[in-house]
Amino acid sequence: MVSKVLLRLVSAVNRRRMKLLLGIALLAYVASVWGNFVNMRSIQENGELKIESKIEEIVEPLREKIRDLEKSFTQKYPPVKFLSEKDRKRILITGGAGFVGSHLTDKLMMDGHEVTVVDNFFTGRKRNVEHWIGHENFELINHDVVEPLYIEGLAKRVGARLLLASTSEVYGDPEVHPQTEDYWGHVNPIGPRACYDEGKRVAETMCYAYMKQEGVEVRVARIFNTFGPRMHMNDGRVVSNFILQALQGEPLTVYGSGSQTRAFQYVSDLVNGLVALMNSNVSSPVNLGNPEEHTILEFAQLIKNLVGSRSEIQFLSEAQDDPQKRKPDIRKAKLMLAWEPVVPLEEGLNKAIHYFRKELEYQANNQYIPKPKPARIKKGRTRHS
Ligand SMILES: O=c1ccn([C@@H]2O[C@H](COP(=O)(O)OP(=O)(O)O[C@H]3OC[C@@H](O)[C@H](O)[C@H]3O)[C@@H](O)[C@H]2O)c(=O)[nH]1
Repeated sequence: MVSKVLLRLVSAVNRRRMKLLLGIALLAYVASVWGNFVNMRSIQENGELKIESKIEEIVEPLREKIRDLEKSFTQKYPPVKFLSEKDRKRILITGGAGFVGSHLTDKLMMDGHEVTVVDNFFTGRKRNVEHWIGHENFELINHDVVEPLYIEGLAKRVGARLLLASTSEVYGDPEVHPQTEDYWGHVNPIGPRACYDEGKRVAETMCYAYMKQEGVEVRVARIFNTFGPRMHMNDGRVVSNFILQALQGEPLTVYGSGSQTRAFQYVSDLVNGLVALMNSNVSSPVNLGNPEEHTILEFAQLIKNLVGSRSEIQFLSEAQDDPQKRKPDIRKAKLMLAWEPVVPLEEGLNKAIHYFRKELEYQANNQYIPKPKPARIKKGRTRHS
């Protein structure tokens, strides 16, 4: 009897304990399930965040590409004339991304022609023609013409006219002043300028031989000193050197006494002359230049004043075989092409100065500040007219 009571008491206590234990176990289970749930959520959320940022990494450049594409679709090109099929020409410009070439490209595009620019980008820059990229009349080919170019550019096959951009350098250090087209020149064939000068002279020779032999029509422009926006900053020419030096407060480097003379034409005048020559019947060489002659020292002072610079003028040693006088006789161009330069020197210089100022800002923002080329003795540098 006593044992039965005791047993009941024990089992009652055990049942309560069991219930308690069961309760605790249940709580522990719920807690652990909850913990796992919370843990998994945070892992999941973390994972989702990582995936989202990965997606973002991939998608952002794509979005940027889409924005660029949208921009290019809506890009405004400079105004282009409409030309009928019969008036529209297909024109190939070698060096069309360079200084003179890109201005010629602009003119021909705006006149409504189809222009293919071929450039090896040694001195030319895509920026000079980027405003045409995507235009239906424009094509840009990165190519060096020392390799054959297998497109229809071949003048003989398609009956195209060929223009040679020759230079006043064919007259060398001239003994005739001003220089007329029938003057044969005074070039030192083994001097530091010979590669450029003789190279252009032989280019003329080959053009006329080609004309005689193959019947290809040629036009030869003897281009005198030319300046304007898009000139190469670092090619060591006097205009780019003086403007950069004046803008950067560095001495303007005059080679020799500065009494040597040059006559400078603004690039838009030259381009109009080139187009007039191409449209003319004149197959013999034609001078294209501005006959307003100045000494280099006068020129240094003028640029210094226009920039408003406090730079000094520094005299350095004379360059070997430097032509002492140069000024074009442009009677032939006036008479046969009805062409003459119209842009006044100061107006052109102000435009060039504005361009160089902007370029310096652009370069500074891109962490590259060009220096004018240090004074150099002319040592057969490779240059383009
Ligand atoms: O920093 C300079 C640079 C040049 N000069 C002088 O300025 C004059 C002009 O020199 P540039 O180098 O600008 O031009 P150049 O007249 O020698 O050749 C030019 O001629 C016709 C074109 O075909 C050539 O491409 C062009 O460079 C030279 O007398 C030269 O000695 C300076 O006094 N200081």
